[in-house]
Amino acid sequence: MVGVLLVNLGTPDAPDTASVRRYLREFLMDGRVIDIPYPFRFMLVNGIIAPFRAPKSAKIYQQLWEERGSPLKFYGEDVRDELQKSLGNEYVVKLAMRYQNPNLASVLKEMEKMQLDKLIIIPLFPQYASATTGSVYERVMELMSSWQVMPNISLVSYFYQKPGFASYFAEKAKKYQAEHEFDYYLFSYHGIPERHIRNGDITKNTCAFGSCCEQITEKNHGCYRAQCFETTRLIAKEMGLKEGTFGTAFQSRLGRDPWLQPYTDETIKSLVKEGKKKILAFSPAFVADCLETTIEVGEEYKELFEEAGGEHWQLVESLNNSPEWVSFLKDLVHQS
Ligand SMILES: C=CC1=C(C)c2cc3[nH]c(cc4nc(cc5[nH]c(cc1n2)c(C)c5CCC(=O)O)C(CCC(=O)O)=C4C)c(C)c3C=C
Ligand SMILES: [Fe+2]
Ligand SMILES: [Fe+2]
Repeated sequence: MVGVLLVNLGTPDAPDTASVRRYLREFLMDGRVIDIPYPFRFMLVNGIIAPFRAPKSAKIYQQLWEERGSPLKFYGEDVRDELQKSLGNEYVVKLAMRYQNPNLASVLKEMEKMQLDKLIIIPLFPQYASATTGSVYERVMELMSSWQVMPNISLVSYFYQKPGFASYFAEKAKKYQAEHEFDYYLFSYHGIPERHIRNGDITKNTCAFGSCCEQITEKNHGCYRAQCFETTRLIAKEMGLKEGTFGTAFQSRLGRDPWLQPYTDETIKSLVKEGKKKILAFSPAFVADCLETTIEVGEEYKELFEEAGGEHWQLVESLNNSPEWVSFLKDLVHQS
């Protein structure tokens, strides 16, 4: 039997302050997410971020919540079930979250009892970052370190470059292009502090946070910023976009340290000033719509764009529970 473990970031159990606080505490106490010494992280998260952010974030989660709960979770469950059907009974497909539920420790305990021949672990992040895929690997290795019988293990570090990923977004965009003309295509990715990339660069000569990310090479292929720029180029190529009509930016910064640039909010204001009034936005760092796509890109950036003088803003939906995404994962399993 082959086990397939899909792991996404996680989401609160409910859109109330207590659940959001619990989620933020677990998430932000991860040393790969807020990479400062433990005592400072403990004070920052428990004394400032979680208490002040939880009530505000809970209100936003209430806007996002649907009858089935948080989209990140229910789309994950749909994909798990469809992938299971598609792979058949020689495989067992499970979904876990790095933070909160379905809990990674309980899911791995269940899988240990299955005496698997092979375990394929797919963190659901298209581009590699230490804060996401790196953290999933660290936790999985920690939890599996007590297993007496280790199966063959396969880990998927990133998949933005695999055939089918860029074409999905290009195909989805066609529907909106048929309804409207756009004068710019903006690709917005979740940001990370620049320090995360500097710390991951053991050769100390790859990322300078500038034009070095404009090409993927043997040296920078593990750089999150370079992978995001490459994702944009691959989707733009599929769509046949001309140079100058599309761009990459980074959203959701937290705190005062420099995060990956250009920042999405500043980019939007500059684009409007340059006369770009009809924008089609993409969020290809996420495989399911969530707070960061639906609310931040779909609503908050739309508002910012319109306040600055923009006329038409449209977000392209994520992979969610689409058959194309399930079939992409099936291919990924077969290749792993
Ligand atoms: C130091 C802070 C953060 C880093 C680094 C970070 C990296 C990172 N995150 C995602 C994906 C998601 N993040 C989501 C929410 C979210 N992220 C942070 C902080 C950091 N993320 C916070 C505080 C929150 C909570 C939301 C809030 O309170 O405003 C989500 C959404 C989850 C949902 O329930 O909808 C996702 C997904 C990636 C891919 C990434 C690095 C590449
Ligand atoms: Fe995040
Ligand atoms: Fe770079």
